[in-house]
Amino acid sequence: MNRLLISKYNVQGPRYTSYPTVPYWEESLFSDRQWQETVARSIGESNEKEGISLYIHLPFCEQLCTFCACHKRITKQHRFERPYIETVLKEWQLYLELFRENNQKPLLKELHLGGGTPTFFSPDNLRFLLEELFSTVTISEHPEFSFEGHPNNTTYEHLQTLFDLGFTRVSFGVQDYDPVIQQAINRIQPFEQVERVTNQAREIGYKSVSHDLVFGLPFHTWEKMEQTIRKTLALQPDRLAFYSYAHVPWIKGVGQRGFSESDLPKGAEKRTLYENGKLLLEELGYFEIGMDHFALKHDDLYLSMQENRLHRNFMGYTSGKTQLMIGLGMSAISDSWYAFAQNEKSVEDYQFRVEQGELPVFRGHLLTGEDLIVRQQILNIMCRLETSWNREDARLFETIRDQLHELQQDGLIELSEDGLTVTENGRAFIRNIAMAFDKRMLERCPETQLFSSVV
Ligand SMILES: C=Cc1c2[nH]c(c1C)Cc1[nH]c(c(CCC(=O)O)c1C)Cc1[nH]c(c(C)c1CCC(=O)O)Cc1[nH]c(c(C)c1C=C)C2
Ligand SMILES: C[C@H]1O[C@@H](n2cnc3c(N)ncnc32)[C@H](O)[C@@H]1O
Ligand code: MET
Ligand code: SF4
Repeated sequence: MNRLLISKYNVQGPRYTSYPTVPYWEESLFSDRQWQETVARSIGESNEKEGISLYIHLPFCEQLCTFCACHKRITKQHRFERPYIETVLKEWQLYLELFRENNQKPLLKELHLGGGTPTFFSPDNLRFLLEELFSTVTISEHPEFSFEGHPNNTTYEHLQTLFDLGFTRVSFGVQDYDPVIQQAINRIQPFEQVERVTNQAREIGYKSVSHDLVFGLPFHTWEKMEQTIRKTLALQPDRLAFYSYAHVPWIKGVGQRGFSESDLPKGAEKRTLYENGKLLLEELGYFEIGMDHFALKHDDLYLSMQENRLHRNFMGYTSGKTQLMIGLGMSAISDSWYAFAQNEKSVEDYQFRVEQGELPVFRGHLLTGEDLIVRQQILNIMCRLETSWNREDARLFETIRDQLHELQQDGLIELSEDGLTVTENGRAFIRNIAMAFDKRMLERCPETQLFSSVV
């Protein structure tokens, strides 16, 4: 790839798991009451028709991986499990009231357990949480239940318990197999562990096993990356996440440390890891899905891309869209389509608020009419690699015509009167293409670092 293009487009940029992105939420225009109103509205409009998605954040990890940008709490104390689960169930009761007020029972379509490390919790405690939850909902005819497992502490019993409760998809954090990298990110994780959990999940009957890989970690070279990809391919995961390492040490609580900036591959060097990696994956039968993801042909993520059903939310890509996504637990983000809300980011603040009988939301954003239009454009770009707008909305995008022309001249998109298609070369710059539509960022350029670098 052209080095000039790489340096031109290697600016900081959001990953667009939401629009507006979190730093552009207008908190002053947001209140808990409005949040509940938009949830009630979405319940009425969509629960019976398409069901809802639930995300449950299980934040504990026994050890800090020093590359990790997730919201987590490091502890070896397993006595925190039960009180945390009880708080999550209390929080759920607060949302259940909104369903009851609207004479509805939640129809559960998607459920994802994320973290942190869901498999930090014992199988018994996970079963308790889920059985309590399931006693309050109707489970959809075609549910999609998934969870994130840490290969080092996912047991056969975890896999069997969750499978019996309806989980059919699991993703394991692999990151990288190289011992020097594992040392630098404080995450020693032998191949044999990943092999064990992958085979056990298959044996039990999981229909999709996914591995998370990250490129651009400290000391990463193509040699190391290739080894990791080849080991991964030996296990044939149905899906793969292939994330660009996001270096965001300024985010509080992230704890990225243990290596220095100069240990990180950057610019063209980092891009090569992605490009070579992509070639190797494609050679061996994987298809790139939107941004960051690859899947084998039989996997539902591939099928939903083919059938234009792909959707993107805070968890990344999903194969089904629900209008309402409720996030439970510390730092979880919810999306009522008309608004976003995020929960308190520390376990203590989260628990305190719920104990007070309040939704533990600490910030959020109500989408304006313009936000909703831009959001749809960005979703189209991220999920379908093309978008178009109607005559009425065209006004909104007149001001970005010059930027779109430039993207076209650089060979990243094909532009028409009322839309665009991302080219093969453009795929690697999809965040830059989405940024052209980001009205809020265009109006107020970030003065400090808010996002990770695009490359
Ligand atoms: C699995 C854990 C999570 C991933 N994303 C989120 C969680 C809980 C949600 C999230 N993470 C960040 C934010 C920004 C706002 C904030 O609370 O500070 C949110 C909503 C921080 C963050 N995480 C990543 C980055 C790059 C940032 C900063 C914002 C940005 O640059 O966009 C990296 C990252 N987090 C997750 C993945 C898969 C990932 C990188 C590929 C998962
Ligand atoms: C949930 C998944 O998110 C990925 N993940 C966590 N932190 C980062 C980061 N800083 N950059 C890129 N990917 C990250 C890991 O691959 C993890 O398994
Ligand atoms: N904590 C698990 C792991 O690292 C799941 C992915 S990271 C949120 O393997
Ligand atoms: S990568 Fe997973 S296990 Fe490691 S700190 Fe992050 S959430 Fe915890």
